[in-house]
Amino acid sequence: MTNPFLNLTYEPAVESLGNEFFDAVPAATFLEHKLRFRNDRLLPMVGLEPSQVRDDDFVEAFGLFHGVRPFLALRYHGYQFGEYNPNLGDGRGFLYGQVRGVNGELFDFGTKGSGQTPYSRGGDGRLTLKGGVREVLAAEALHRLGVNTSRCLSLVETGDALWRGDEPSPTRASVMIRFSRSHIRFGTFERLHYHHQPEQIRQLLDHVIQTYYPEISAPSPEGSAHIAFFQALVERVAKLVAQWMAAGFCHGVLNTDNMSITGESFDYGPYGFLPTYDLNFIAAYFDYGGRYRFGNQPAICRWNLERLQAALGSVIPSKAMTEVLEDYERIYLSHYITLMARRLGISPTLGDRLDLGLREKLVGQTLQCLAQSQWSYPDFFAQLRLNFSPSWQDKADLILENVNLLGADWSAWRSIYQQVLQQLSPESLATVPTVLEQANPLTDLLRPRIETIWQAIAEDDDWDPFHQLVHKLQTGQ
Ligand SMILES: Nc1ncnc2c1ncn2[C@@H]1O[C@H](COP(=O)(O)OP(=O)(O)OP(=O)(O)O)[C@@H](O)[C@H]1O
Ligand SMILES: [Mg+2]
Repeated sequence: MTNPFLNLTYEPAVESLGNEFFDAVPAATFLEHKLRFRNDRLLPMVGLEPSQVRDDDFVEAFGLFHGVRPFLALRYHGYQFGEYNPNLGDGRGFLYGQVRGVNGELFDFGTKGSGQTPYSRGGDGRLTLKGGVREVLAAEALHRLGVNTSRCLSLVETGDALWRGDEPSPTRASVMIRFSRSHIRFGTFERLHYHHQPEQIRQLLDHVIQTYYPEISAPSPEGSAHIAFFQALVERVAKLVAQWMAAGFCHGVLNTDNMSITGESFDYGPYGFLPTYDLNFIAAYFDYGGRYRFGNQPAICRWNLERLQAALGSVIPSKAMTEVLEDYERIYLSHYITLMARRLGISPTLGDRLDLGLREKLVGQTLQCLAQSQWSYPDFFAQLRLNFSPSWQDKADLILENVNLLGADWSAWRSIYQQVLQQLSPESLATVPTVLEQANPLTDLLRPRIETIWQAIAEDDDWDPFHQLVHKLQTGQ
């Protein structure tokens, strides 16, 4: 039997850009290859039927790395915690291959933990098993929460022992395959700018527009396509940040090398979901100044876009980009309000029809109550989903009456929520439970939950809780 992964048609999209953009690298050889996770939900996206793909096919392709060549360690730089770092690049991963999805979009298979490259800087090129498990979980949870995110296709435990300062060591190792729109980062452009290579910037930009912004590339003359691209990216990034903020997600390491040129979220290292609504929540233990704290994400992503603006300045008129950036906050805020209203059961189309300002008022009062009371952020929305009743339209006191909400002016919140519900027609009111179900998963991904499933793996090599959690996250149960 042939391996379906090795029979996919891989398109040399990045490879055809030329050697300036990558280094061909070998994959590491591992002691063991135990498939710990396979994401069957992704297979149909590249035309594969899960039942036709054996575990051994995953191991052969994504653990033993048979078949597809060459593997490309991509070159990039980036601003890390505000400082420019020209010593980056894929130091523990490579672009395995690029595949056209059944929807016509191009997808990357990228590795993490596949060995050293010219960019490893003394690092071991490896990924801890816990790091791999955490990235699988984050991506599935975020996807279900409606965040535009990369996902993990597979996780193979490799049998090596790793030493890390932030995990009890020796610790177990893994290699992950990330399924994403692109591994081209803001930092990919920053590197070309740093080396004064405007021709390559233009070349990469045209590639990005053609591949990931096809709606722009077709009719527009070159100059207008370039600024239209920046405008579309600003919009995608603003919307992505709104998605994180509504999901209660703190990425943790928003360096420009962790910003995708497609506006997709990826690289889930020290992330954290909010236990309670707190703008000062910090996810990464090494983020001493709180640069990447939860509430700073909108501003930091704008700062990152400004760094990209600087890198693109030789190709796109800077003034035009400044004008585009002026719209960032407005796009962010309006999308954030829409998504928060959705978490409260008001679909985007309904939201547009409410009295001006009422939706904003509801979202504002919700956040104020959540902040003051420090009620669980994920549980609050889960309770709304579990308890919603059309009778809330008639009597504010009934709203979450069985939930012991304390510590804030919840009666003001109930009254505004009732006012919103009163503006809905019977048909619109009937849509609320479905919207709540789609927007509010019942299982959180707070740290204690991750630690519990990791404990089962670390102490008993018991993977059942992990797989059960993945299933719950994927289905929103
Ligand atoms: N164990 C390691 N060995 C070698 N290089 C590493 C290691 N860990 C991180 N790096 C490198 O350090 C830089 C920053 O790492 P960061 O954690 O943001 O990226 P990453 O998680 O390795 O990869 P990705 O951004 O694709 O998720 C990158 O250049 C990365 O390749
Ligand atoms: Mg990274």
